[in-house]
Amino acid sequence: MSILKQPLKLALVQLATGADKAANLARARTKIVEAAKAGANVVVLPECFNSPYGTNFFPQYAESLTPPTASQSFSALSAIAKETSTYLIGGSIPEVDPTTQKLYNTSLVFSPAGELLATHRKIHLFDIDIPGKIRFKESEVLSPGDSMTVVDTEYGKIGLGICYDVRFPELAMTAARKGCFAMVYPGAFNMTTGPLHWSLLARARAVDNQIYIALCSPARDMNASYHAWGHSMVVDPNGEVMQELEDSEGVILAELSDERIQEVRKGIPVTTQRRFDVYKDVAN
Ligand SMILES: NC(=O)CC(=O)C(=O)O
Repeated sequence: MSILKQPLKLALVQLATGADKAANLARARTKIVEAAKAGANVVVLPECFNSPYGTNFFPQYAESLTPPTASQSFSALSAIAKETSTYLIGGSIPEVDPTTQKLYNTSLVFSPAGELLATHRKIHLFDIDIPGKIRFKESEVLSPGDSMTVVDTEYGKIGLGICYDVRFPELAMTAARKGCFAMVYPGAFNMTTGPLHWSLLARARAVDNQIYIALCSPARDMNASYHAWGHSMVVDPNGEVMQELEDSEGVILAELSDERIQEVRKGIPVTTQRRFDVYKDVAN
């Protein structure tokens, strides 16, 4: 059964980000225009693309997405999607709920007409402690989202997660079962977990579900407090890396097709060989 209605060009923007939000937004626009000129239909930005990544920065950079407060990033992303006629998966930004004052790590998705299609709040917060390497506790300041996000487009359905969400196979598995042809994760792994797990997780989620996987990171900045791994990549439904960047700023494009999904699913038909009679709890 076809799940990608027509071939599409997916672009990932591995953005060089800094402390100046307006400058980050302007730089994102330049790169999205570049991707659109190269034929991109769907463009993805990185996690926390318009602020430094760190718990101390989230409150300072957080924006309300609730009208009538006009969010600078919301308006900018909507305008860029419209200007470039692309689906824009706007990485993520720190969000504040003006009623509860709770903070979230939130991704906004816009249509080529500039309309908001989806809002995804990072579900699994990045709380890790690897002695001598890295301690990061998003939950010290952020609250988790509590719903999964599937975006309906003219091409088909795209599942959305943010960074640490990729470590939880249930999310991609559920999205694939809902008919998504791809999972897209704006993310910012680091110099400890990046080399270990970034590519492994992208390829695993692809092979598990026989769908496309895209991970989009900020460029690495060794002067920042958090050193992003970079290596934005698109992986095909067979787990093969189609495009990958190193650590510097750049844009990659990959052409996705339903033929490739069907070819992989026909060759190794795990999508029809599942034994839910044996693992009933997963089916539920
Ligand atoms: N930054 C994240 O949310 C996740 C990450 O860096 C990791 O899982 O490793």
